[in-house]
Amino acid sequence: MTALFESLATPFSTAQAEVRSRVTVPLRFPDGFTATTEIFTFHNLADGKEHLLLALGDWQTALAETSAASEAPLVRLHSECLTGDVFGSQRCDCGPQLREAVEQISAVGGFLLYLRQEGRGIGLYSKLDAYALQDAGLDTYEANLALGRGEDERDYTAAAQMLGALGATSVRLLTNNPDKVAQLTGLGINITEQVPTGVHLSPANERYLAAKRDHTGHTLKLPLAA
Ligand SMILES: Nc1nc2c(ncn2[C@@H]2O[C@H](COP(=O)(O)OP(=O)(O)OP(=O)(O)O)[C@@H](O)[C@H]2O)c(=O)[nH]1
Ligand SMILES: [Zn+2]
Repeated sequence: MTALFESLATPFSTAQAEVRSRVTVPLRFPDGFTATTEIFTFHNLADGKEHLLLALGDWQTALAETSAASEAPLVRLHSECLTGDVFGSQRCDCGPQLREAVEQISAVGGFLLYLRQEGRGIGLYSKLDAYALQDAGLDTYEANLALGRGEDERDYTAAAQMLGALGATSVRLLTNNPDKVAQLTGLGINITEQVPTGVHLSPANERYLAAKRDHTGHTLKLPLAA
């Protein structure tokens, strides 16, 4: 394993993290979709959190193609959302985005980074407090501010470190969020293409998605007027 990652290492501006372990895990989603992943863990991540990297599909070939300046691996930075990812909450679009990302990345080879950034970095209890404020009329960003927190506290340094540890310094990024593109680029990751995620609209998440489009410039095509 060590030799593989030494050979993949490329010059990189962010402090190096090291692969700590890797293990194969078969996945099965509630709709029956299955995939196999290798889950990587790391030493020396900048924020000390237990972030995971799920390698999917033929990621080794996707990485090798990068060095030949062909199509880069498809990568998704998925921010933890217990309510959406585990319980199927429809207040957000996280559950369907996770399912979609695993399928898309499995098809072409790449990585899903499962980042422990619950509630855009404010944590689970605070996110639920923010939901209560949203039920009283605030939008998702105003609610964070009313709690004395930032609108979006996510920092992607650890994500850049994880990609760097696998030698994935040129990627296609699956996201609608311009801040992920800007931060990763600033951290030394070359984003060759921004690939939009699907729009997973439900009556319960319509206002939330519209706020992402209108306030932070998420590239979302929605029926709701701006
Ligand atoms: N504070 C807060 N966090 C939320 C809320 N709804 C979802 N989240 C969190 O937001 C994160 C997901 O971010 P999103 O804004 O949905 O999407 P994104 O990651 O910015 O953009 P994409 O890459 O396009 O999906 C997860 O950590 C969720 O837990 C909310 O109302 N308040
Ligand atoms: Zn969510």
